[in-house]
Amino acid sequence: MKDPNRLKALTPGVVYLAQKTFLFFLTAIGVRVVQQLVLCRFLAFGSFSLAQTFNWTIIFRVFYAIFQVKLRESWNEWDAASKGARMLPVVKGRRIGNLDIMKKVGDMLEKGYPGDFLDEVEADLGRIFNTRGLWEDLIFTSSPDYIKRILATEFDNFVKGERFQEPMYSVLGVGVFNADGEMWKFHRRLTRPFFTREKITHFDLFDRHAELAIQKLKNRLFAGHSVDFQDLMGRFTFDASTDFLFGSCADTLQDDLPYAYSHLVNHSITTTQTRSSRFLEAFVDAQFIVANRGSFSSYWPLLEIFKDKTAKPMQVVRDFLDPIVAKALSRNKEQSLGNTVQDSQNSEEAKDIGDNDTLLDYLVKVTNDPIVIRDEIFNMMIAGRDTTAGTLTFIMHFLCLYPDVCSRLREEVFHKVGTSRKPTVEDVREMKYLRAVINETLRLYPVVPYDIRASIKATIWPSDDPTQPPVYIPSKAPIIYSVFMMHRRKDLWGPDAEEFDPERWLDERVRKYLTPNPFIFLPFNAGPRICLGQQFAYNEMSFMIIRLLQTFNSFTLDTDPNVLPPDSPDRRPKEWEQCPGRKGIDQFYPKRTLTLYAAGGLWIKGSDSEIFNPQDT
Ligand code: HEM
Repeated sequence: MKDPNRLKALTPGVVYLAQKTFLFFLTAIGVRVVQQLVLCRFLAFGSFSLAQTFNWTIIFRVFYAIFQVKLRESWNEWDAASKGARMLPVVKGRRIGNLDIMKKVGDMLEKGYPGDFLDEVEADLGRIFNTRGLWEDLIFTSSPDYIKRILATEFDNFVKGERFQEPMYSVLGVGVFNADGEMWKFHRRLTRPFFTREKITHFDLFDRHAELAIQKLKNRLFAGHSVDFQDLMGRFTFDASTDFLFGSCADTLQDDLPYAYSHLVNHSITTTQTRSSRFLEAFVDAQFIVANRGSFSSYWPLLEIFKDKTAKPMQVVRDFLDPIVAKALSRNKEQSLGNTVQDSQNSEEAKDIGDNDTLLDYLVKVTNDPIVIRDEIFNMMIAGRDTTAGTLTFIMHFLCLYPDVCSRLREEVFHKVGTSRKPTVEDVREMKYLRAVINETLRLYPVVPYDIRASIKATIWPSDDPTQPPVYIPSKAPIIYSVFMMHRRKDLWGPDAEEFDPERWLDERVRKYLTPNPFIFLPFNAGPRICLGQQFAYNEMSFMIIRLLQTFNSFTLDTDPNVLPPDSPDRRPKEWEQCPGRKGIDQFYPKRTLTLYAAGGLWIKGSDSEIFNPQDT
């Protein structure tokens, strides 16, 4: 097992440069041998200086790189032609190596609205194209037919691949999100039993944390302050998922909630950091750093020559998680009374899962490798927190923007559950409008807006345009697929695709668009790697929304830009107000780390009239 700490002293940039220097050195030896033995001795050239060897090595490496690119291109063209397929259209940039295209995509990912620029390319080149930044393949698609192939019908030919795994390694390690092949199967087998119906319907667990979250929200709003709803939901989902997965809650809801910037300035308030809030900050920072690395193709290590940017936040993460793992391991050791704990990836089938076992209890029975355990639980924390907190935030945004939807949803809550009773799994199952609101939010703002896979072998796919020959997908080619863009396509969802309309999940549009082509809606992915926490997430989000609507009449966004500092990069660009579609309508700034979130938070304000009093009905 590889230990992420193994090269702790070396930064990614130093490792990268060392590898390149080694290759250069090997080439230089080859060049010198040719110069001295072949050219000097047998062909009677004069002797060569070391400077000449150096220069010829550079020339050789440049030509070798060009040769490799050209050879691969020619091979792919020949292979495509022999299969009756055509090469994918390539985006034509203005700079060498499509550097301008790389920059545009990087800018969009960093500060643009999701899909900006790519939708222009799509209009020009079709639903699948190659961006070929720095002569490397990078394919892009928003077509449900191709996404279905990647995730389901040709699953065995697509892996996460190096382009995803390398930049992610220092954070995700060997956990489920970053694993392929046998290691992925190992994680999946291990985790799946914790998402059975019995395990995910423990609504008491949601209740404990939801009650505290709503109490905090009420107190702040009553005191006349705005609340960052995204931050609150991040704490709720974090505490609930750590409780569910490890049996011990991170207690982030116990800490003080943040205040809006304007309030902090006017009242000179400083907030103190607790251990859990430090952990949460590091947890978010680490994800932000690795997501950024992805924008620089395979050259990202060059930006981290002097330091591994993830080292500091990951140290905080380790300091937090290692004692939890160590405690669980020693508890298991005591319980097994001297029985040797097997350290085999295949032994988990043999271990029984106790009724009250958490994932952590089970993991320590199966392996005593603290790194595998830490990676697994950290991956599950990422999976369990930001996805659900982000979606709850976007739902709240829509409830504020569309009071009619909010009232109708509240009617359903009162009708099915009542004004104060705790909801049950059966209630949630019967609440069709609630499910429609959640799905409509996941359609417009899927929290994993882009995802990536890489082909193993070359393959050919039918063309989107039936008059054209099939398209050729080269081997080892990374493919980004965007469900965000697919979910908004008018040809797939109808002319009103950009509108927020939960009714579309209940009227004839379901039969018209979704039933014949279920792959047009993929917020949780599909195929063997489909999200394991899907039902858990629906239950958790439904529980929270019901409890909120039992407590509040309605919700109001605080759109005052001064909730954030004037120079904050998280302020939503003012010029977006003039843009067509959702970009102009919506009131938050969608950005993404590993998942989509509202940059700067989603601030809501309240008044006494918004707090619901059951006697009113
Ligand atoms: C609204 C909530 C959620 C959404 C939209 C969502 C979406 C997704 C997506 C798109 C993937 C595929 C990622 C990939 O393969 O690249 C995924 C994977 C996964 N999700 Fe979720 N997720 C949500 C909540 C959760 C929760 C609450 C948990 C667990 C507590 C969870 C556990 C997982 C796991 C373990 C995987 C990895 C599956 C694998 O690679 O085999 N998810 N999720």
